[in-house]
This record gives sequence, structure tokens and C-alpha cells, in this order.
Amino acid sequence: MKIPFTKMHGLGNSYIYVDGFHVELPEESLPTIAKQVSSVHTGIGSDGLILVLPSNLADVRMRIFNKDGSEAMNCGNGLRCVAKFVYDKKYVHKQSFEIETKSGVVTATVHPDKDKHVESVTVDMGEPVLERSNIPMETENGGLFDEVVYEHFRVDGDDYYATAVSMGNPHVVFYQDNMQDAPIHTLGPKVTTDERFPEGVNVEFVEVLNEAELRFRVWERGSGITQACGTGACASVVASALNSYVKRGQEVTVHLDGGDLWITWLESGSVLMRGAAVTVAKGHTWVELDV
Ligand SMILES: N[C@H](CCC[C@H](N)C(=O)O)C(=O)O
Repeated sequence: MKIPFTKMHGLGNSYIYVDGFHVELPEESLPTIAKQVSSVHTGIGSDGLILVLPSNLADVRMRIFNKDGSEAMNCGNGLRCVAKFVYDKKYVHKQSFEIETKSGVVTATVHPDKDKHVESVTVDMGEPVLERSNIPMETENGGLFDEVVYEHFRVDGDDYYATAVSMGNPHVVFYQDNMQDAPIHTLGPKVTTDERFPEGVNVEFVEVLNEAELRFRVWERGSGITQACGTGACASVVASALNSYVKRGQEVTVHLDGGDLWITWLESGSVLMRGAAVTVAKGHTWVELDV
């Protein structure tokens, strides 16, 4: 199947975007298409596939598939790129508009320059979900509706301390004194499929630089180490407020491998995320469909 695509990234977290307003992909083949287009060897190369679709609930709908073909509930870097995609294509004619995701409707605001070129987008990501049972995360010692804040978490006989937050998709945050020592290559793959997270989990490593700056790395569910994770950065700011490392209502700069995001957990409850969205390439790709 020949598919027109646009490759875009948010801080190096790249996806292959397909315009669902004009292209219909067979539902049963979406996981295999995601795997094929994501391969750097036999495909275009990305962290996954994102469909930009019409919506009955919002101005546009986003569906996101990880590199392994699994569909996710939300994607922060993807939301910023979807906002740029539809604004640049004039599918929307306002600077603020709504995007439907599998975990709800969010509001995006593009920031065009004088040439109408969008380089950065702010997304109101809505409220984080903190109850253990809605992360979801199994309990060993806490109640189903407790928050998971700096909770003892043993892995292969080693002691860690987990803070869990959902931004529509599940995240667990481990704090590091020094990011150089973060066990991302060992703990990341173990925890992302740990049975205590029935739906899997995105695994974040955070070093608190000061009350307005975090250093962040991520092992993403379904994609492994990526350059950036927008929902993960939001979850890390929420987790850091829950641990009193940062203050609610104050903007936090999150330094990710691929660049910076500016995130505020508002007193009103919403999490605002601002950052870049970049178009890399446009073209056609050919994929083998499941027969
Ligand atoms: N791997 C994530 C989806 C992509 C999230 C990330 N790329 C972002 O920018 O939020 C999950 O399975 O929940």
C-alpha cells in the first residue's frame, strides 16, 4: 500500500503522520503499518505512527501508535505536532482549538510567527490522574485510591522509590541524584512491563536541578528510549510537585535529551505544556499490509 506521510518531531520524538482527512488506512493493519514506518532499516524511521483524523467531539482527532505497534491513549509531543499539522494545512482557522485523544479532549494553542509559521505550541493537557487504581498500578501496601508518591518499589532485590502519575497514559517516575547514574537501560525495560502495571508503563528518570528545573530521561512503553516524552515530562512535573521539589502554579523547565519543555501544573488542576513542533519531511511510503 502506498501511503502519503509527513514526518514531524517534538524535541526529537518523531512520528510518521498520516492525514486521515484524505487517507483511510485499514484498521486491522494499523499496528503493522506503525512497525514498518518506524523502522530505521526498512521504513522511514520514527518512534511510531500518528493518524490525524476528523472528530465528532473536537476540531481534530489524534490516534497514536508506538514503534511496537501498540496504540497509546495520549502523546504530548504528538499533540503539539498535530496542532501544527492542521494549522499549517488550514484545517483549522483559529489559533486555539480542540484535539480529541483516546483519553479525552485537550486544547491546543499554536504560536505562529509573522509569516504564519508555527514553531511552538501550548497544550492544556487537562488534569493528571493520581489514584493508584486509575494509573493503573497494583497495590502491595497502599489502598486502591491512594496516590503513589515516593513508594518503596523493589526490582530484582534492589530498592527504588516510585511516584506514579497518569496523563491519560501511565507514567512512573524515579528520582536520581545525578542523571549520569540513571539505570535507564536496565530498570527501564524491566519496569515498563512489570506486572504491577497491568497496562505497562512509561518509565521516567528525573534529576531535580532546582525548584524550577528538572533533567529528564525516559524509557517509553512501546518505543524504548526516546529523545523526549511530552506526557512524561508533564507527569514528572506533577510528581515533583507531589514530592515538594517544585511548586504548583510555577512554570518548570524540563530538560529532555532532545530539548526543553516548559510545564506548569496550575492550581486549577490543568497541566500546561509548551514546546516546539517541527516538520521534517513529506513524501510517500510503501507498506506491506496484513493479508
Ligand atoms: N509511549 C507512550 C505514548 C507516546 C508518549 C510520548 N511520546 C509523548 O510525547 O507523550 C505510551 O505508550 O503511553
